[in-house]
Amino acid sequence: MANIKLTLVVACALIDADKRVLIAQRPQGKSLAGLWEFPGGKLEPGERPEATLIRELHEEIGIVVNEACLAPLTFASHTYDDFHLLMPLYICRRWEGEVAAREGQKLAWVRANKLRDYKMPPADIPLIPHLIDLLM
Ligand SMILES: Nc1nc2c([nH]c(=O)n2[C@@H]2O[C@H](COP(=O)(O)OP(=O)(O)OP(=O)(O)O)[C@@H](O)[C@H]2O)c(=O)[nH]1
Repeated sequence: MANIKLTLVVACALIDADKRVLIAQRPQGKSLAGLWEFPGGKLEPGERPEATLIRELHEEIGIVVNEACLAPLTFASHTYDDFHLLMPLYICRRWEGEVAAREGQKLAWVRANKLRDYKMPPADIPLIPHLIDLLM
């Protein structure tokens, strides 16, 4: 069997007081451009997943998250053409600062039962029912 590269990416569903979830649109020029995804990203060497998420949430949307406010919800496991993505999904309901697009991406606050109206990467589709169960 061919070797497949395993890529670990951490992602977070931020949830606001109205139980809406934050998604961000991948900018042009990146892989999967135009698709809506949960904020997050790849681990840097030696980095813990929670630290990655705290760093990415600050870089991408300018908020400060306390590690105690990150709770695991589920994970995605999906084979793309050139790698296999393993992506833990955390939820977070508390943060400091205002959510703002720091990298020119579009942001949307969406009810869980409307997430299917936004085109998401294939890895994300099985995550949606978990958010619906949690939030609807
Ligand atoms: N942050 C995030 N990444 C996701 C999601 N779903 C999903 O398939 N991914 C994939 O996980 C990887 C995340 O990488 P990244 O955001 O740190 O990296 P990047 O776009 O700079 O790198 P890339 O252009 O090489 O993919 C991408 O391949 C992205 O397509 C998601 O909901 N959130």
